[in-house]
Amino acid sequence: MTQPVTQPVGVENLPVRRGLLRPVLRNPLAIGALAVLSVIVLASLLAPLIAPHSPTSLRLDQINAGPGDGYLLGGDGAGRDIFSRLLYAGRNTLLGAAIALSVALALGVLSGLLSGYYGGFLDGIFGWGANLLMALPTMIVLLALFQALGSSIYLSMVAFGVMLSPGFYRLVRGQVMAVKHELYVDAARVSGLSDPRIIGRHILLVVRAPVVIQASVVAGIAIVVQSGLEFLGLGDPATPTWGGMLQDAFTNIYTSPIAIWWPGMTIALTVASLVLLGNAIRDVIQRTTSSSTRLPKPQPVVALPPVLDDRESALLRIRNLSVGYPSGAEVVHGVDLDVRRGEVLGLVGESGSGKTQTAFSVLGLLPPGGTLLGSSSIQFDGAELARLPENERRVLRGRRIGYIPQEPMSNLDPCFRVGQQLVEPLRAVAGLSKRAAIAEALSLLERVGIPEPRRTFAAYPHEISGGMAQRVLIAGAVSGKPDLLIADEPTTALDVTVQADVLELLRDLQTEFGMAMLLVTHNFGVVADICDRVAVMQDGRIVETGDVRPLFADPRHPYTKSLLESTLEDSTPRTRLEVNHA
Ligand SMILES: Nc1ncnc2c1ncn2[C@@H]1O[C@H](COP(=O)(O)OP(=O)(O)OP(=O)(O)O)[C@@H](O)[C@H]1O
Repeated sequence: MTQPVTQPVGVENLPVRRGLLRPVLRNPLAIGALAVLSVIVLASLLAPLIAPHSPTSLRLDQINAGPGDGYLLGGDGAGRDIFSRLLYAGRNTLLGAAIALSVALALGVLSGLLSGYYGGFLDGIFGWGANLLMALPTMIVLLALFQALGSSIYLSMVAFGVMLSPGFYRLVRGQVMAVKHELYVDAARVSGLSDPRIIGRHILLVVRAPVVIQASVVAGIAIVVQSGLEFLGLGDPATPTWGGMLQDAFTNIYTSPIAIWWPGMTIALTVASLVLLGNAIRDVIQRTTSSSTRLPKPQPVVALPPVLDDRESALLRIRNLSVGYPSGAEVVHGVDLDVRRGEVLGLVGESGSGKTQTAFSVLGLLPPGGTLLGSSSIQFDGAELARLPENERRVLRGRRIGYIPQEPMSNLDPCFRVGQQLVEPLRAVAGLSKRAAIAEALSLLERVGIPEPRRTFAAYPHEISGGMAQRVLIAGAVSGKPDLLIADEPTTALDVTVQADVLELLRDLQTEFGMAMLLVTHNFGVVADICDRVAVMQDGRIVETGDVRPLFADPRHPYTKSLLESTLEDSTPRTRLEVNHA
């Protein structure tokens, strides 16, 4: 039963976003790595201020001199101050690594996102490019490019970044493929979010942990490869770099063995710190959540074409709906269905009879390959949905058509707090301010019977029960005050003890908001509970339609009779009937 709300709901101090810095700074390994990296980066950036000597000034008495004898860390083979050169070299080496990393990230992550999310032609092109780059021997290509492009190590680092990008591409593409069919991504689509927003919000969040860890490793590799090239003598001899210093020290290793330690240790420390920091950040972001809460532009209300004659009676008018797949399978055959304003229509039938395919056709969310065949027509408030451009259809979803899925847990993104998942569509679709959206989300949670809205708002999906999760999704579905609510087996995944409560809530909301509802179910008990009319579906066809009471009292079609009997007898197993489209 719904528990009364005992305290007023406020919007203050709700953790809509949580920073990463604080948790990272609690990790001792991260603190150590960050400290070392900060010292190296800062010292390199401030080289002109803190270096005691010019990196190019020579002193003959300091050639291969030991530490402390004039120069802090000694002199190199040309009599230059090793300490000052280390500082100046850091700027050049770190810049080279940053260039390679930025190029690899920009190319790899972007192409991986597009390829994984959209698939098809884009996937083919990007996949081909990645395979080609990976087939090339990196060092040989870099050496050849060095010859062609001249002595600028930065140009080589741009090329190295391109060569590294397939690593990010494959990583990101794989992650996107794994999550793009998650129900919470479908739920985000249904709530009216655009593709860029879904990618930026739900998909990017999933890929960022592996990208961060890979980025730290790649930055280390870039430093090592760059230093290796310079150690081989490639690079501008006039520009101090850690690799160039390594080469100079190696040449004089028998005269001044200690000189090789300074650039060697600096490179090793930098690379190790990068990798350790990446690991620590990855651990933290897997446990935390943060969000970009840039205020989206309110989307325009869809201007629907003139209404039809029967507008008063039918809000949703499906005619001759057929759904097919590339394999040749036709899973829905010529369905006709009307959902009138303010009524609850139950779409009932056995598993596999085509109920979900019908509902998803209305939502425009058929699985990949699913298409409407022939003269299929779906009119919503007079507008032909099948011909509506995707952007207009997206606005329609979430605003005028709400959707409640079957499995509440899978439809909530595990990375985000419950409140954020309600606030986001309210801001994106309804254009509310952050504060107004939070207040509205809390009031919705209260309305759907969540006992402690503020606590649930701040909870992650795994911290709430299935029944609560379904209430949260119901709150999200009605947040746009839709004209039509499509509920696909909304109680199937729930404990029997909460099923009745959820049905009661749906009926209450439906009456309160005056919504029409298309309720997909295989259970005549649910139909009896809250539906006004019912359409019975078998093997992709509607075999019988009517008002609930007369149809229950006098079912005409043998399939309807069988379904009813099995519901009433409950324990008697159903025998599958031959299709009879009478
Ligand atoms: N992606 C797909 N490709 C090909 N056929 C599919 C696809 N998705 C569903 N189908 C087929 O469409 C038919 C109808 O499926 P649908 O999910 O609409 O049934 P349903 O009545 O909603 O059943 P359930 O209650 O089990 O969800 C089934 O035979 C199913 O195998």
